[in-house]
Amino acid sequence: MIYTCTISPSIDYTVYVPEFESGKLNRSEEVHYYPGGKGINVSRVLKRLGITSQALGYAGGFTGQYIKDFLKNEEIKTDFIETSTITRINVKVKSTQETELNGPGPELSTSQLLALTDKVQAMKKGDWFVLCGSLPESIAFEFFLELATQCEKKGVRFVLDTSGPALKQLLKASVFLVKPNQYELGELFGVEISSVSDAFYYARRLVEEGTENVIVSMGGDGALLVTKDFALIAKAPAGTVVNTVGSGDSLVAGFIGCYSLTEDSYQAFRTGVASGSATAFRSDLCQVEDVEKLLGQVEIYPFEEKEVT
Ligand SMILES: Nc1ncnc2c1ncn2[C@@H]1O[C@H](COP(=O)(O)OP(=O)(O)O)[C@@H](O)[C@H]1O
Ligand SMILES: O=P(O)(O)OC[C@H]1O[C@](O)(COP(=O)(O)O)[C@@H](O)[C@@H]1O
Repeated sequence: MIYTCTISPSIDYTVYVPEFESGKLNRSEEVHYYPGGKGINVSRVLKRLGITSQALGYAGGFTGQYIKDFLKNEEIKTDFIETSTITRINVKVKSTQETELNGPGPELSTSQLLALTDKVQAMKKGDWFVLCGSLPESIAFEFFLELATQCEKKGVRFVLDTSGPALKQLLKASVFLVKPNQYELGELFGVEISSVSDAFYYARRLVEEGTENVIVSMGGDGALLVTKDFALIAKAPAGTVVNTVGSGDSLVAGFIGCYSLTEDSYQAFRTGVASGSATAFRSDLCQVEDVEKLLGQVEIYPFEEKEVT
């Protein structure tokens, strides 16, 4: 079973405004209330690709209930731990530019944290634990490190897609896949990543430190996969961008979904990039037919170290 885990879910209040002006009254003709948060998006895309998962994490209040009902409607299994505070609402303004306003994650008690530990302890060899999204700084990173250690002991694959200080600490664990975007990778090393060669250099450092698969996503420029044996670069297919929120999560879902069926990194990478782009070309997350259409358009080739970018 693939278990996704979203510590800080959200409702993504997505507003389309033709010409957004800050400091002014803007009226929108189109709004959506998508369930969001990185693990939840991974579970939604996996479902669309025909792969079962269970969404874990924390949810509370009317917004938490909305997310649970939405996922139930999409026939996605959930097992959220209840919080006493309401789950955040993140605002996504789609205009000539994309502007995001993400709220803080929940404050969690020791018993709420232990409830998650119990769920990880019940996982079995061959399962996946996909920890995604921001991790509140009020929770010591050792807690998450311990979850990762439990995964390693049990033979559960640990996938990580987070940012900030927790990312650095959690990479000390045994990680099957990490997917920073180029900014997150730069933040990790205190540098600016301005070329594919830079991305390769720092991704390879993560591999040398023990991470099995590092995917650096680069928006419309595609993505880079680095493992100890090879490095691949994928160009993203061209299309009309509608909403890139969830593209990174779709890449993760496509990769792990395909890998869980085939154990083939090359195909998994192709499916991941196609899924990411298919999401960028839609208001909500990608559908399987979008992904299938784009698969053949993802150009993948080996990354040469001497490559000039
Ligand atoms: N403008 C775009 N055009 C085509 N594909 C895109 C675009 N933006 C994102 N994607 C696809 O989604 C993937 C993840 O996007 P990215 O923005 O890097 O992730 P994140 O949302 O985590 O920042 C990219 O590798 C690419 O395949
Ligand atoms: O937990 P964070 O870092 O605040 O991110 C949460 C946001 O990221 C998303 O999961 C989208 O992530 P990506 O665009 O990176 O795929 C939104 O649904 C959500 O609002």
